[in-house]
Amino acid sequence: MAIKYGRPIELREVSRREGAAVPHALDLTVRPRRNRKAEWARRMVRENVLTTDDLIWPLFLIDGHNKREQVASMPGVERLSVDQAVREAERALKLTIPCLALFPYTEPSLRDEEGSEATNPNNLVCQAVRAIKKEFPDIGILCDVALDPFTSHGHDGLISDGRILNDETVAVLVRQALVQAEAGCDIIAPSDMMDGRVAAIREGLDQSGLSDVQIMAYAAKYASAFYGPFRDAIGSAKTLTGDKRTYQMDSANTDEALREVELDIAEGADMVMVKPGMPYLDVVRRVKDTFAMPTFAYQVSGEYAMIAAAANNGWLDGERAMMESLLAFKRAGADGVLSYFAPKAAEKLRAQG
Ligand SMILES: NCc1[nH]cc(CCC(=O)O)c1CC(=O)O
Ligand SMILES: [Mg+2]
Repeated sequence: MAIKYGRPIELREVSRREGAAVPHALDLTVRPRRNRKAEWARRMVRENVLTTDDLIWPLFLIDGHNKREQVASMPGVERLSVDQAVREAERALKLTIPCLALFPYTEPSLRDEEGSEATNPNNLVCQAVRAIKKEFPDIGILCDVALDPFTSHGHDGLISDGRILNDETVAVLVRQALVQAEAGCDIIAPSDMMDGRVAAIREGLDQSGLSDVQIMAYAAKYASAFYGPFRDAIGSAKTLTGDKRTYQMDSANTDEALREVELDIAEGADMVMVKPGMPYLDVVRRVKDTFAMPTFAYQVSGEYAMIAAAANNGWLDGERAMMESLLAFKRAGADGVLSYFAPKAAEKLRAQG
């Protein structure tokens, strides 16, 4: 018997009632709205859920003490001095957010052509990792690996004659990863899109006795306009010369994303990421279906700014848009999301019980 919409097709005709009770009633066997008739019924058939376990909270760091600075293009997001970042780590623990991601605003005087501050074992990121881990060893810490917060030109790698050098950059990234891991960072997240960096970092970590440190590769990272507010936050917006299209991916491509992800997995990535998030949910789905790896998405600064700005203008319900946007990542197959909404979303989830 052919089954369609949960009822044998042969029986659908038979079941029609004579003289419907309601005038103009449609003779429908299947009414999808029945499963939506009440909140308890909707809860029963709900396919995806967002929990606080799905959230990674990115924090911006700034030098100083007891300092919090609003990021102009990201309403509600601040740059934090290390002591304040420690306070936020405590908040994250209470909200059962499993992991923080750290990004430094580097003083312009510390930026140079080579991004040397990246490999300073006492740079702002390393200070913050040590301070947070000392007080709250049970929260996960992810550190970005790329040179852009530290270079005077704002690029993720070393430059020669206007070209971003791949292999030379990878050597520096390994040293950057090592100072972060030695400071106590749990997850190294290379965001630079140089070829071969995952393998090099894995080897560097293993040779230094840091084989427990995980790698979350920004595997499919696109050259995107949605990073604008982030570059404002870390202070590279004004200095960035040109664009990042010779290393970050072309937004027209998805097969290429699969090849990038496959390489990073082969090179030793424990987890992979797609970035940006909402405009690339198709990529998240393909990556998850193809590789069945822990797959993360980054709801980037521009995505956050759009929702926050519209909400501040009263153009949409900010809380609902936030929750809906985060759930979209779960629906697309992501295991978690890096989001500036993390603390707000976690507060809301916990209030719901
Ligand atoms: N390589 C650094 C890096 N790591 C995360 C982001 C963007 C995150 C965001 O926009 O929220 C960027 C910016 C860039 O590649 O230019
Ligand atoms: Mg790659």
